[in-house]
Amino acid sequence: MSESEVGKFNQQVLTSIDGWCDELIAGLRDHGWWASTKPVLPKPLLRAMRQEVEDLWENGDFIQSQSVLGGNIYYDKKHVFATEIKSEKYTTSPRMWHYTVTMTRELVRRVNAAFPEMDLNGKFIGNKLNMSVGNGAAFDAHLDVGVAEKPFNRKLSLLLYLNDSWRPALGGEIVLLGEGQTEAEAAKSQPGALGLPVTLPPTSGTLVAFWSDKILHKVKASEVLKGMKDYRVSYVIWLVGEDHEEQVAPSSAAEDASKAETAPSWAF
Ligand SMILES: O=C(O)CCC(=O)C(=O)O
Ligand SMILES: [Fe+2]
Repeated sequence: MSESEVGKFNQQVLTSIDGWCDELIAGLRDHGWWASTKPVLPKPLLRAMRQEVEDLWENGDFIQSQSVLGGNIYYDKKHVFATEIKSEKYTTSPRMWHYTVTMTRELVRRVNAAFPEMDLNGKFIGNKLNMSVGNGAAFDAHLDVGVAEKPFNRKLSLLLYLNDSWRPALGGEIVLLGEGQTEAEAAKSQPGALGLPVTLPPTSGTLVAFWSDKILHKVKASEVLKGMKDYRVSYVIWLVGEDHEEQVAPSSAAEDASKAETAPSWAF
């Protein structure tokens, strides 16, 4: 990307944020979550970002994604692969990088202004790019905090979907279930008061935001019918609290996973 392309890209991201950020903040305040009802970025930009993700895939940048049971048993998340957007990937995915940096900088500023008690960190974040390759790939219900490889100080999860070809036959909807550690607990938490449960299709440009430590969520099984363009792509940025360095205590078992997910200093 040339310097002027970068400038234009960042300006488009900032203009977009300006269009929906007040709604996002109101959603977080009232319910603890928000989802856009239309794409949060212009279509050509989303298509270019999708292409970058497919290029990363073809480069072999993704690795098998894992889940954790009860804090210490790791198991493969079947048919789900993940990678992190960091500086080494800049040549292949400059737009993913600039989206990450611009989005983080702007949202940390705006969310901190609206919720000073969140005390979001402007220097560190976490991110993960998920690629599901069909065959019923799913994410079990979870919070984005609470076990070794998921730092306790993740505060806000920002999920962006890049699926141009999505249609109902592909599945893979995200379901925000309620508050609690388990589905049973979430069901008891009077989710109705939060407008939950809600099922959201992963269409391109949909942004889903929620408090990382409060909202239990899962992803329904997804399929691939026509090759790579049907692969399900979600990109999550986690904004974290100021106390990042003290709280991330990588235990030996989780060390690699924590490296894969936490706080690159590259963002700024
Ligand atoms: O892909 C999604 O819709 C959700 C992904 C997710 O929950 C995660 O990566 O923690
Ligand atoms: Fe999650």
